Amino acid sequence: MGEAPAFIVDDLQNQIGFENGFGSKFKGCKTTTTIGDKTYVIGGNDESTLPVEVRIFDKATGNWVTPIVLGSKPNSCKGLSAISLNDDRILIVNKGSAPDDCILFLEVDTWFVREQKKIRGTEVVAWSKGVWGDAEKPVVISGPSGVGKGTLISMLMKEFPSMFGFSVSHTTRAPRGMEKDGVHYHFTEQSIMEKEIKDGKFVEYASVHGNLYGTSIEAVEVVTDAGKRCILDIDVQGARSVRASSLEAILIFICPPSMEELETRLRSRRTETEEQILKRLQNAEVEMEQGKSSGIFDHILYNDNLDDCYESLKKLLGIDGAAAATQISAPQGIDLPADRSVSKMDNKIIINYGTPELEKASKSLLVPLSFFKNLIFNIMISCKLFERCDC
Ligand SMILES: Nc1nc2c(ncn2[C@@H]2O[C@H](COP(=O)(O)OP(=O)(O)O)[C@@H](O)[C@H]2O)c(=O)[nH]1
Ligand SMILES: Nc1ncnc2c1ncn2[C@@H]1O[C@H](COP(=O)(O)OP(=O)(O)O)[C@@H](O)[C@H]1O
Repeated sequence: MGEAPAFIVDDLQNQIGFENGFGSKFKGCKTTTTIGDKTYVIGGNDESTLPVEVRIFDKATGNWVTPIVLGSKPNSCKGLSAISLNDDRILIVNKGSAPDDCILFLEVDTWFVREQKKIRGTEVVAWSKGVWGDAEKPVVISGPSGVGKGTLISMLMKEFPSMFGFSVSHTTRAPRGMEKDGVHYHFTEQSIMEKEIKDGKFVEYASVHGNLYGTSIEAVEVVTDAGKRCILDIDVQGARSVRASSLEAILIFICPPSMEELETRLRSRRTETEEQILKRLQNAEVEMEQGKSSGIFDHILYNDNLDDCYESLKKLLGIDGAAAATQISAPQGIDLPADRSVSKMDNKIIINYGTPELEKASKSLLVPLSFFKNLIFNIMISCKLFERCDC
């Protein structure tokens, strides 16, 4: 697996140009990566503001497919270099872009993408940025019903689909209209869940608003096995259990601007009966008190304006632009030069780059492949992890 030979690239590019009319869009930069029967053609236009596009050639059917593309698409590029990692995602180096924008991932067959393919019934791929810095700790989001936890988590998952994985809890409450079993929750029955709690299947569990909720060991493992950072949407009791556990999590409590606004949001969601709304509002008072004063939480965020709150959340997690830039310029960091490409040799990922001083001579950063396996989407540019070599 890896980059397709040059003649296949040319052939595919000709086909794209002639058969699909994408040729002009792919003028600036293009790269192909073959995984199994599928060849992923990724390309863009250098000076334009058009986003980088993805097309898939399926050898099994002989057809071109235009996938649904999730995540933030990178904009124009001066050149792309790509390599398959673990056969489920493609590591892409975007030449000429800023250091905090140059390392990208295109998920093609990860758990998240496979789920999305099932839900949407079509080919799906997902973009995600490589993160510079220490971003491994699981994230616990708590707060009263209707405050916007789910909304904020969805935004995070949409912008960084490959970086975060949602811990799908078990619950005995009935599914809401749009909720899917196995995606939003594992919907189960009281007797079954009680037995599974006894069997030690859960990391934590609690009775909330009259139903049982719990995080299974498996739910967390699915996320960490995929090399992602786990997000848990759990109540204050669950947060307390996590705080007491060995799980080194960041715990964030989300507050509404007022109880009136909380009620408005809860009602406008139209997912609960009047009785359930009243119970949730009553419980919200207690949750707010515990959330603000218990010392369980590392951070409290006010969700007044949604975009502002989301930006604050990203800042806390070290994934806003400013925080990423700060980490890149940290003393131990290595600045990736502008002209770079990526290739794979044995168990190393090689990021090649030209240096102005040596004109055409190139240098490389050698990155152990295991580094990407263990820390996918959490690229720590650190002298300890990178060997420099003159090749
Ligand atoms: N302790 C614990 N709480 C959970 C879990 N999953 C969800 N919850 C919490 O249960 C509460 C009710 O969740 P839900 O029924 O989805 O309603 P919502 O809060 O209105 O979105 C929320 O406070 C969730 O954070 C879990 O696995 N463990
Ligand atoms: N900052 C905000 N301003 C206005 N409405 C919001 C805001 N955040 C979320 N909402 C809305 O409030 C409702 C409840 O949000 P939701 O994410 O379901 O809450 P939770 O998961 O905490 O129960 C949803 O209809 C959502 O669109």
